[in-house]
Amino acid sequence: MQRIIKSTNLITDIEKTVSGIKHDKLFVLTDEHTANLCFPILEPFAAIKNASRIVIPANDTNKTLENLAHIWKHLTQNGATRHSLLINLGGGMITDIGGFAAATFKRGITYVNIPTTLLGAVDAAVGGKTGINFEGFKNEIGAFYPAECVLISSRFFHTLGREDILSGFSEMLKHALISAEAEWERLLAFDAGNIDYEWLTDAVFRSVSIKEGIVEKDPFESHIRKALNLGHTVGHAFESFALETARPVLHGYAVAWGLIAELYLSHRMCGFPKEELQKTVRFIHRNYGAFALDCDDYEHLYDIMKHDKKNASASSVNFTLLSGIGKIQINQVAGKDLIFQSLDFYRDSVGL
Ligand SMILES: O=C(O)C(=O)C[C@@H](O)[C@H](O)[C@H](O)COP(=O)(O)O
Repeated sequence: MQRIIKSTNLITDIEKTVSGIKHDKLFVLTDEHTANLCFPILEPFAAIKNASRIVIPANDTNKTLENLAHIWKHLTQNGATRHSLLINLGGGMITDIGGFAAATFKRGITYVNIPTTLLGAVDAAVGGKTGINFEGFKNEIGAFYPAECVLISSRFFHTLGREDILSGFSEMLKHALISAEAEWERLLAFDAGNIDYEWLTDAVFRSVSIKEGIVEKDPFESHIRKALNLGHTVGHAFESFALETARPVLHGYAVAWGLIAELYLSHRMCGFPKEELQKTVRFIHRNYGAFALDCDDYEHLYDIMKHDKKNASASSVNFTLLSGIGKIQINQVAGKDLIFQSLDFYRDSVGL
């Protein structure tokens, strides 16, 4: 099981973590943004300052085979061995691609995740899912390969803009929806225009504990871990479609919009209460706006959903749904008509 450190003193915790892992050479992977914004925060620690640095372009559009090859090349050309240590310093894109580079380089080297975005901290950096996008599909190639340690510090949250905060927040909302009504109520009170960072940090640590608890029960997603994919069948379809049409959206925004459609399916197929559906939809619409699509796009979105990793066959689409908050229903197959109705509901809800 990976070690999660809820860090209160970043430099001391990094020093302890790095010196506690035996390694011959240290590498730090960042993207162009974190290289400028976050790397300087860690520079007081000499080992990090002197580490071999790998920088790749920012954003999920760069979670590609080309950038993966760039990381492998850097490791090879700079004397990495099986005993080298890789630190992934960045958001979900960096921890996903860096984790996969670590999983595959010389059949596996040790790595540590230091998430610098809210989405990375509450979700992507935790749980050992690593990978890259391929042929337009999200995380199509990857491996379960947990970090030795995930060091979560709220220090980085202050470097984030409103959109990045909201992107991570939708995964927190998802964690609340699959766990407990009280947590969901608390999160609906969040005001992205006036962030109380202390409140946010507490909520982040509760959220990480929800994810940890699920991953511990089912690290390879054979059953209950599918709960963590709530909102993602439709969300990933929106995200892939957005990439294809050259109008990329943040992952957490796609998940928020995906939640609208999938809570509608939850209502229709599993009896998820209408009032909770409406409250969640209002919160999402107020904070996340809309991703534009029309009914001519439904067939194509459906085709993308047919590639979802949870599907049991190539011709049906498998969802994780809820019969109530905290009442998870995995392996729910929805028919095409109902999926299209959920997309109608999404469009109505966000005013399209
Ligand atoms: O950790 C998990 O399990 C999740 O499904 C969490 C998701 O929020 C995350 O976006 C994950 O990377 C999606 O994985 P995928 O298997 O649907 O590609």
